[in-house]
Amino acid sequence: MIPSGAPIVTAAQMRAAEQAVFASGVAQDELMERAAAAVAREVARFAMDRPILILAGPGNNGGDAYVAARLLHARGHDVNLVATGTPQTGAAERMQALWQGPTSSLYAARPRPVLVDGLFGTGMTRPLERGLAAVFADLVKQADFTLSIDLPSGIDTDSGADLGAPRGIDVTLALGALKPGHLLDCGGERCGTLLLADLDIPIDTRWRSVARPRLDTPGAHSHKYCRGLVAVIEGAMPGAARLAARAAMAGGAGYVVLAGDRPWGDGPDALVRREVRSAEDLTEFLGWDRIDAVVLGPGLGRDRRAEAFLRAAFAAPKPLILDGDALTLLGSNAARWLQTRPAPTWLTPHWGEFDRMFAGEGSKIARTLAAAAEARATIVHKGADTVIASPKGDVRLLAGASPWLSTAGTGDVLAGLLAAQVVQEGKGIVPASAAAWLHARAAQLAGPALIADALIMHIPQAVSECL
Ligand SMILES: NC(=O)C1=CN([C@@H]2O[C@H](COP(=O)(O)OP(=O)(O)OC[C@H]3O[C@@H](n4cnc5c(N)ncnc54)[C@H](O)[C@@H]3O)[C@@H](O)[C@H]2O)[C@@H](O)CC1
Ligand SMILES: Nc1ncnc2c1ncn2[C@@H]1O[C@H](COP(=O)(O)OP(=O)(O)O)[C@@H](O)[C@H]1O
Ligand SMILES: [K+]
Repeated sequence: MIPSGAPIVTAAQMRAAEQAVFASGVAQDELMERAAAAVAREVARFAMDRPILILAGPGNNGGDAYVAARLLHARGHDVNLVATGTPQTGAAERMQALWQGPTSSLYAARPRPVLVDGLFGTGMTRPLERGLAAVFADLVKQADFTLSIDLPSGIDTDSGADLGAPRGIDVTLALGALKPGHLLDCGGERCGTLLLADLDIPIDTRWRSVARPRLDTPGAHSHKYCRGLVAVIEGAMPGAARLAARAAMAGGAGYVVLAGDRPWGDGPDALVRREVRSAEDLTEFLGWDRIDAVVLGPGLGRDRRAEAFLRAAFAAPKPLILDGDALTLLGSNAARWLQTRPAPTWLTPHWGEFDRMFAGEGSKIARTLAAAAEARATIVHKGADTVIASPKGDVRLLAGASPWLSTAGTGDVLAGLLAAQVVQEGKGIVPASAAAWLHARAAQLAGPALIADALIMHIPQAVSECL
């Protein structure tokens, strides 16, 4: 579980926000007391009367741990503390001095039913030392319940990379804001339930976790065209385009046209077919002013005809959702081409497609943001963690979606859902975030061993939860 629509900041941004609070007259010790009070509250709630072991590292994460130990002890809890080194910050040193209870070294530590991880937080700069990682993992394994302060120790704050974090942490209490490491890469699966403590630190950021969208019920006087017309272009593998078209219908588009070789074919009767055999046909079709958005790429193929279709769709002044083969055809020319588009574009690459289109280094967020700015397109960079970035610098992160989504065709469903949101919700990151939420929720409703077709069946339920 992940706090919905919560602000996300990097380690450096969190430090800057903290400095601004200090500059406004709040002492560092006061902020640490606030953080630790939130930790103690959560630990007490889960611990009940069970013995607690608190691990305190050398930095301010350890400082929070010393204060939490003192607060829990004062409330009558049975607390033991393990110090892994000498405090390296003034605040941590002062808080250590105030802790009067039982303290041991790491290697003398005895497992206890409740474990609090205050080893490292946003200051993690390198992998956990092996011995420490092994003892830590063992203490987590033997505890009934583990809570990590701010981040699981051994997760990189900005990328979520694994720096030796154990499995089995039950709750992570993020302090002040979420960090990318809570959602990306290994972070997404190591945090357990993610909670967020408000420390009254002003946070200024354009990055947020994906939130449940607010969708509109059609008005009393709605008609099919005012609810949005989506055109999906068929190619070599018609099943993929059909999945996208059906997802657009289930996602609330008023009218969906499947354009391809055949004016008939499988699919719901409500799906309108249009014969489009050549790029010229496509250009003519896309000249229809009722069309509000176009989906191109699912099952398109990569032959000359597919390329000609891509050129025709590019030139049409219509919002365009590009997926699958269309992205592969764009390849490393993507940014150059996309800059010339006469209307907004959304791209939905998985990591392989993304890598073929965009070079660059850094975290998944940094790369997706740079690509969105360069290509002037909103990018939904899919995977176990999904990073959505707009050219303006907005980011939405989604983690914790069902791993059963890793099956063929679920990406086609996302492309269709996105088109339905584009025709109803408009521009930029808003429809992309809504589509990602609906997709993940439909997967949750579909349960284990889902197939893409089943995912579509659950979209209306997901939509109904957003009205
Ligand atoms: N930013 C905020 O708003 C607040 C932050 N607080 C706490 O402060 C934490 C950040 O504190 P720090 O910046 O001191 O960082 P940490 O406490 O995360 O750790 C930094 C220390 O650990 C060392 N270190 C890093 N990686 C190591 C490794 N693999 N092995 C051994 N040593 C390693 C560093 O050299 C440094 O001495 C936050 O995570 C949070 O818990 C709270 O006290 C108050 C509010
Ligand atoms: N392990 C996973 N956990 C959560 N979601 C996943 C996982 N693997 C894939 N997904 C999601 O499933 C979809 C797969 O899309 P894609 O790879 O394009 O498949 P296809 O092209 O076969 O439709 C994406 O929305 C992606 O985010
Ligand atoms: K921690």
